[in-house]
Amino acid sequence: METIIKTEDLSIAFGGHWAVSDVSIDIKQNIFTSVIGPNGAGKTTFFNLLSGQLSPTKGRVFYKGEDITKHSVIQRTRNGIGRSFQITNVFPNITVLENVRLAIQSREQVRFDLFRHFKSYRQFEEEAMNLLETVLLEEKAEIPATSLSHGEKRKLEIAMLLALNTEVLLLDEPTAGMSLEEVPAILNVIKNIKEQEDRTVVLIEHKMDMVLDLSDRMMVLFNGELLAEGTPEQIMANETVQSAYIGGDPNDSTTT
Ligand SMILES: Nc1ncnc2c1ncn2[C@@H]1O[C@H](COP(=O)(O)OP(=O)(O)OP(=O)(O)O)[C@@H](O)[C@H]1O
Repeated sequence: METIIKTEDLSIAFGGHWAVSDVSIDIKQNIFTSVIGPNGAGKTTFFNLLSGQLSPTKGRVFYKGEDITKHSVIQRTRNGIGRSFQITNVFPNITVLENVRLAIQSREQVRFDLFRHFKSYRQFEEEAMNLLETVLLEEKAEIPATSLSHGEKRKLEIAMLLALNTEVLLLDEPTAGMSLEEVPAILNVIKNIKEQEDRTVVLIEHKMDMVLDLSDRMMVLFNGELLAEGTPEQIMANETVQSAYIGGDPNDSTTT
């Protein structure tokens, strides 16, 4: 199994507080990896360090063996690390389809392939429609994004991430703020992505039943440190992990 992302002593301090501290991990290609940990454990900050939104105070990030620690977000996206858009990146007054089409066009602009064939507007639209099918949103293609429910907006976010066509997909709590009825649909969407070849998904998620259903590997952050890493079975059996979930049992899907 090839390592796709590797971190070495990855750390960042805000003021005197180490939000991520000496995290060294190998994330393997095509292996679905989840990042769990209580609120404030450093999960989103860890993602920001992988995607380039933040620069580490110390430590390094490698992508396919190359040191990308100093690379910008755009360089990392071009190389193959995509980070889910937040709902705030969705243009509310244009249609769902147009939002995805714009994400595809932005991908084409960041590519520096001199010999690429120029794609027509129609091809972009077809690709956008296919992505909306993948996220089970094709019936909403023609409505303004603002009319979507919260759960549907999260699906649109995923379609816009898929539009970047990166090998690595960093999904930060795709079910956050969703009603319970909306969760199975997003779980199906993520399962469909998992089945695609050459896609490595790294997921931050609090819903433990979903994490256990999807993950091949899990990493647990606690107070910014990597507390444990392993298969779901190993993580669930790990007593240190269980006691880190204050007052809780990580088997309980309501535990955060
Ligand atoms: N830009 C920032 N400036 C200062 N402190 C920050 C900043 N970003 C994160 N932090 C702090 O770093 C710590 C880790 O935050 P982070 O959002 O990464 O945790 P998390 O595990 O993603 O939490 P949650 O599950 O609640 O989303 C927290 O103490 C947070 O307050």
